[in-house]
Amino acid sequence: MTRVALIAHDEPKPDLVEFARSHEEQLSDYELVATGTTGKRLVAETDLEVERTESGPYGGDMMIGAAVADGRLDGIIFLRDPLRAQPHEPDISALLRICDVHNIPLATNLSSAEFLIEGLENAE
Ligand SMILES: O=C(CO)COP(=O)(O)O
Repeated sequence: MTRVALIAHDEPKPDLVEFARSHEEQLSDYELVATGTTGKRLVAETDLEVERTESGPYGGDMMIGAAVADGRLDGIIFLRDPLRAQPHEPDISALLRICDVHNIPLATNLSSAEFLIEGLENAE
């Protein structure tokens, strides 16, 4: 089963919810995991089933990173806020790095998220 992580910082959270809604049928075929607050919003605002980690600043990014290292994720959509510093920047960098180490597709904006989701569909 394809496993996808969905993460967004506060500012782009509405964009991620909107993205999830517009791809709801495809995403409902996948096992989804999200960081705490992102997952809460997705569960409240879509019909998707989403497993939740801790919130990002409380270790959620590291939990997603551990899943990457364990080979448990096929792709990550992570809408970062490029205009605001985050208190847990080291955790975010670690997540991006571990995706590169394990060659896991990672989309950090909506345009690349569209490519990623299309790629996952074609890979099935
Ligand atoms: O901070 C995050 C990613 O770095 C996201 O965490 P939340 O989904 O808990 O807001």
